Amino acid sequence: MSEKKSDQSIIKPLENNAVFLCGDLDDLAVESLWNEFGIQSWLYLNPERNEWNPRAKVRSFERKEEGREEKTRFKVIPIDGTNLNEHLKNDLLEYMRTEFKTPAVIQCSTATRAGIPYVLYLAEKFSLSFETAMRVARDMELNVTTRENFVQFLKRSIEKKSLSDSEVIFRQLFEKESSTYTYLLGCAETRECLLIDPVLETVERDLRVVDELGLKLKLCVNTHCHADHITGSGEIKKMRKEVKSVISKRAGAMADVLIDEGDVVQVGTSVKLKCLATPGHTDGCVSFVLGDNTDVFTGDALLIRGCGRTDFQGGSSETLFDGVTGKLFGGLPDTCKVWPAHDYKGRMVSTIGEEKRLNPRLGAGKTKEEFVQIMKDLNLPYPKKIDASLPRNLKCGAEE
Ligand SMILES: N[C@@H](CCC(=O)N[C@@H](CSS)C(=O)NCC(=O)O)C(=O)O
Repeated sequence: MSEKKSDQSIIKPLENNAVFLCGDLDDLAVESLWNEFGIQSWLYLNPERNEWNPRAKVRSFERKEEGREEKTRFKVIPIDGTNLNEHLKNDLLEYMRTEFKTPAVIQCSTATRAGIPYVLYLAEKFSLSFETAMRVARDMELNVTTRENFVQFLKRSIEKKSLSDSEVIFRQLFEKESSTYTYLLGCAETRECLLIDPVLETVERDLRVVDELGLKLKLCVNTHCHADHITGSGEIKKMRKEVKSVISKRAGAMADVLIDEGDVVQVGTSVKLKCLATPGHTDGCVSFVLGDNTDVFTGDALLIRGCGRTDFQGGSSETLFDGVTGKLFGGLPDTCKVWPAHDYKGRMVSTIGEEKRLNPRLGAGKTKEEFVQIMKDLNLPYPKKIDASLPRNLKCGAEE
């Protein structure tokens, strides 16, 4: 292989030599990066056949150094001014999520385009808004911040899709006797949809909304085995044979699909709900996180300025505290919208940040001990329909 020499190799070390944004590198520079820093992944942003592509050079070093256990993972994702689109965004994000391991090199011709995957990576890793990501990139003096078309691409890519965006069709529906929210989530592309926590009394209304929006109902998902109302799942399954019911396997209830922590409930291409076990109101309570952590459906675990009671159905205040503060407050961004299963005061939606700050039971730095005492002192009357609801809900709403 002939030697490559550039007038000047641009190498911008970041994060204490964990990431290097590079331009064309002469052979010496490739060798010294590879040797000195043990590069694990190397992302190249010019076409594979570009004369400066260092893949062959790196492989030749690897052949010489037999003791080295892992090969450098090499990936080519060409970026040029003409392919700044959704495809590219998905390819880059997929790569940064699954293959990008530091120490890493991101290389183009002048270390300018190399800033694109790096800023995407930072934004995702630290849940940065576009504005914050750009401020960080400017502080790091990344060349990418000076190119308007690249900045606009980053803006489009980093701004999170939420339920108000068009990929996911979303309706919040209300049942007034039990003050229950049912959520309709549909995929705009395939028209498939699901219902979260449908209520028996409002089945016909909900199915009418599904039909009016030209959607096809696939799943009825329950966040837990409810004690205050009968789920609509059984009735809907009678009326729409293709519908399947879903509940946590820890709920001890019947359903077509039993799920657990980490499972993803999906309809169509855009509705993907990740299951987080948030027990404490009941053993089998789960929350569902939509796609990119923009929205969470918390069932009775976290309510707006409140939470589910813990005084029956295997409830535990300690467990509820751990799940909500750990997984929801601790694991989701402040901007994540909170959609509860009930509200008794006419409120419809909150955010993780709001609840962390303002929830009088679990937020504002309340300790577990304080929370346990608050829950002990609630003295709520049992739900009026508990005797009728529990046995039916254990059978997914089916009649005796
Ligand atoms: N009055 C209602 C029941 C109200 C109630 O107990 N709600 C539950 C969720 S449904 S089991 C709850 O956890 N409430 C917490 C709270 O702080 O209110 C009825 O009779 O149905």
